Amino acid sequence: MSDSGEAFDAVLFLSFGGPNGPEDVMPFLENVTRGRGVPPERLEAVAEHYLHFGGVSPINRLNLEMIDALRAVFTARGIGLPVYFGNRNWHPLAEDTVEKIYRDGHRRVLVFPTSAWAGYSGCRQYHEDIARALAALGQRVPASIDDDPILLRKIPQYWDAEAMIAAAADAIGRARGELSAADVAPRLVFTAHSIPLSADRAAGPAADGGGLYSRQVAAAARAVATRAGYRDFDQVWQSRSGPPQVPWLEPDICDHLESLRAQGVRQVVVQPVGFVSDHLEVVWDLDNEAAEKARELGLDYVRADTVGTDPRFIEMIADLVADYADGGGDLTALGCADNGRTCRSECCVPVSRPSAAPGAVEPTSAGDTRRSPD
Ligand SMILES: CC1=C(CCC(=O)O)c2cc3nc(cc4[nH]c(cc5[nH]c(cc1n2)c(C)c5CCC(=O)O)c(CCC(=O)O)c4C)C(CCC(=O)O)=C3C
Ligand SMILES: [Fe+2]
Repeated sequence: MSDSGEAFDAVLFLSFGGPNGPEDVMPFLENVTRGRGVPPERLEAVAEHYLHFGGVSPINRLNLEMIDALRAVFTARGIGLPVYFGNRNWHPLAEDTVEKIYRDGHRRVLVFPTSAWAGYSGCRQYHEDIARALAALGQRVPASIDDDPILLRKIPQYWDAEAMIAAAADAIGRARGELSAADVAPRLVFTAHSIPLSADRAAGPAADGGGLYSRQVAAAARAVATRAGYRDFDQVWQSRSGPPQVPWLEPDICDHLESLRAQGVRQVVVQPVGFVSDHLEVVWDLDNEAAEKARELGLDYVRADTVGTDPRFIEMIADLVADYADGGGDLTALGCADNGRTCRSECCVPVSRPSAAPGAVEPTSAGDTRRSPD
């Protein structure tokens, strides 16, 4: 690619965002689900989950902690790049952060996404966030952006990074020690965010047959289990939403706990391999719902830590940044193009919206009418 080879001068830590108080909950959920066919009952239920925690998602605090830790690692390693924080769905919004980055004079920005995975939600939508932020920038600083352009390059999917596998495996070891009778072999169960089957079929390059999200999750679970010394394990799904008639990846963790109990299993260790930190899905869907289900069933249940609590995860982010910071690397190998353009028009397409016809101009979210929260 022609503009490879020039060093980057800033890092954008790009995440999902979450509410910081009860009054943020509904506008946040509207931002998340605009145009995505999530039924109002589901939204109300999810709002209740947030309100259970005072309307505050753990995600922002966790991201800020990770950013602090990352800055410390940069300092220790002599990496001089400033780290900025932006989100898809809540403040600080990516649009505002990219404007700040631009006004601060940075023109080559490496983007670290907090999702490790392929698929629309985990990969392509982050490209859309970048494209939307750039479109906003064009409106906000119209005089200069064409003459003095900015480049944002997303770091590719990192689900198979050695440090993530090792951190998740160690978390399983710690969790096992918390079981009430640690001498019995517990059942090891991995979870990741369910997505509609149609979205999974569209995940990854169409030429590779799709299914890349579920294949990555399965491979990550296998690698972690092997590393933790388990030959037998299950990998299931959690946090499905959408209308009931739409099929999503299954089984769900709660249904799975029932079948395990029916098989005579007494002890379960659940590791949320699909989540980099203790998002609301982890602290609600696993620590509340699944834990309660396990109690009802009389299962001894422990949820293992997410990798975000392990310092090796921060080192891994720094390693990724170091790998790409000099501007080297083939963009095709990265699987993505710059500035929010995706590598191929048929990669990880959003299935709940009409997909682009072959050869059509890439859709971006520039015309997206998300409510900008006040
Ligand atoms: C694959 C995947 C990841 C992992 C990749 C990544 O990390 O990006 C992820 C992460 C997250 N999802 C999150 C929150 C929500 N996801 C929702 C809805 C949905 N997620 C989906 C998929 C994923 N989601 C899908 C297919 C939907 C249906 C609607 C749609 O097609 O868009 C809804 C709407 C209500 C509901 O339907 O549950 C909410 C509130 C939060 C923040 C949590 C916090 O506050 O701590 C995080 C990190
Ligand atoms: Fe989600």
